[in-house]
Amino acid sequence: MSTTPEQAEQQNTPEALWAAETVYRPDLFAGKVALVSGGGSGIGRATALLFARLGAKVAICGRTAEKLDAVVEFARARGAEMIAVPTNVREPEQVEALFARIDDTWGRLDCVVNNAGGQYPQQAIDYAPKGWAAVINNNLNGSWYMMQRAAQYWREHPLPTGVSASIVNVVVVTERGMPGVAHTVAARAGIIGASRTVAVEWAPLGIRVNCVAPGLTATEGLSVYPPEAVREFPLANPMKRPGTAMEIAEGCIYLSASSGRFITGEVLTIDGGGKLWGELWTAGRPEYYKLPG
Ligand SMILES: CCC/C=C/C(=O)SCCNC(=O)CCNC(=O)[C@H](O)C(C)(C)COP(=O)([O-])OP(=O)([O-])OC[C@H]1O[C@@H](n2cnc3c(N)ncnc32)[C@H](O)[C@@H]1OP(=O)([O-])[O-]
Ligand SMILES: NC(=O)C1=CN([C@@H]2O[C@H](COP(=O)(O)OP(=O)(O)OC[C@H]3O[C@@H](n4cnc5c(N)ncnc54)[C@H](OP(=O)(O)O)[C@@H]3O)[C@@H](O)[C@H]2O)C=CC1
Repeated sequence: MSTTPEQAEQQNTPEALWAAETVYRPDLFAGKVALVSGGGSGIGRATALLFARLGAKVAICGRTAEKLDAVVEFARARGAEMIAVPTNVREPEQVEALFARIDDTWGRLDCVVNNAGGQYPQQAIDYAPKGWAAVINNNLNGSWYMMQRAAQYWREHPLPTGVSASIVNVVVVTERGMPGVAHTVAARAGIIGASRTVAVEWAPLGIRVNCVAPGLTATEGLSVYPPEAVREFPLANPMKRPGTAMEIAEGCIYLSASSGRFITGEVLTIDGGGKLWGELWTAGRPEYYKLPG
C-alpha cells in the first residue's frame, strides 16, 4: 500500500504493474477480448496490463502510437496477446476503424473500459469557448462515441443468452464538483447520466454499463497541475495519499468480470473517502479559501 506520491508513482511502471499483487485469478478472462482506451499510460495502461495478466486478449487505443507500442511490446514479451490501434476517440470514423480492427483480429469483444480523457486546470470564469469545447468534446463526445459503437457492435454480434458484455466509463467524482476542472465535471456528469439511461436501454442486448470514478490517482496525468495544487494533493482524502493506477484498475476489473454480473447503471467511487472529507483545488487554492495567518 503506497503512502507517498513518490511511492505511488513507482507503482505505476509497467514492471511494477505486472508484478503487483491482485485478488483476481489468472484465467478470469481466458478467451475474452477487452478494449481499453487511453491504454498507453496511467490508469488505462494499468487496466490493460491487468486484463492481459488475467488472460484477456487486449486492444488499447490512444492518440500517441509510441506510448501504445511500448505497452504492447512490454505485454507481448510476457506472452500476452495485445494490439495497439492509434485512435482519437473524438473522431467517430477513427472509432469505427478501431472496432473494425478488433473484429478483424479476434471476431469478438467482451469488455470495454472507456478511460481516455483529460482536461486542463483553470478557474472556470476564465475558460475560453474553445477550451470548454475541447474538454467537452474529449470527455463527453469521445466517451459517448466509444460506448455507442460498442453497443452497436454487440447488436451486430448478439451475445449468447445469459452472457453479458460490459462497458466501464472512467469518469471523475462529480458529487461535490471539483474546483478548477468544471468543464470535465460537466462532461463526466453527462456520461454518468447517459450511462444510467443506456444501462436500461441496452440491458435487452445483454450489455451492462457502469462508471468508475477515481479520486486523485498518481499517474503521469497529474503533471498538468500547478505546483501550488500538487502541494495540497495530500489533503484530497482522509487517507492523505493519492490512489494508485492499480487500485483503479482492480475496480474496473471488478465491474467488467462476472463479479459485476448483477451491477449496471452504477458508479463505483474509488477515492479513499475523498467524497466525504478532503479538498482538491486543481488550479490552486483561491485566496478566499485560505486560513488567516
Ligand atoms: C486532479 C484532478 C483529478 C483529475 C485528474 C486527471 O484527469 S489526470 C489525467 C489528465 N490527463 C490529461 O489531462 C491529458 C489529456 N488532456 C488534454 O489532452 C487537454 O487537456 C485537452 C483535453 C484540452 C486537449 O484538447 P486539445 O488537443 O483539443 O486541446 P488544445 O491543446 O488544442 O487546446 C484547446 C483549447 O483549450 C484551451 N486550453 C488548453 N490547455 C489550456 C491550459 N493549460 N490553460 C488554459 N486553456 C487551455 C485553450 O483555449 C486551447 O485553445 P488555444 O488557446 O490553444 O487556441
Ligand atoms: N489521475 C487522476 O487523478 C484521475 C484521473 N481521472 C481520469 O482517468 C482517466 C485516465 O487518466 P490518467 O491515467 O490519470 O491520465 P493519463 O493522462 O495518463 O491518461 C489519459 C489517457 O487518455 C488518452 N487520451 C486523451 N485524450 C484522448 C483522445 N481524444 N483519444 C484517445 N485517447 C486519448 C491519453 O493518451 P494520448 O494523449 O496519447 O491520446 C492518455 O493515455 C482520464 O479520463 C482521467 O481524466 C479521473 C479522476 C482522477
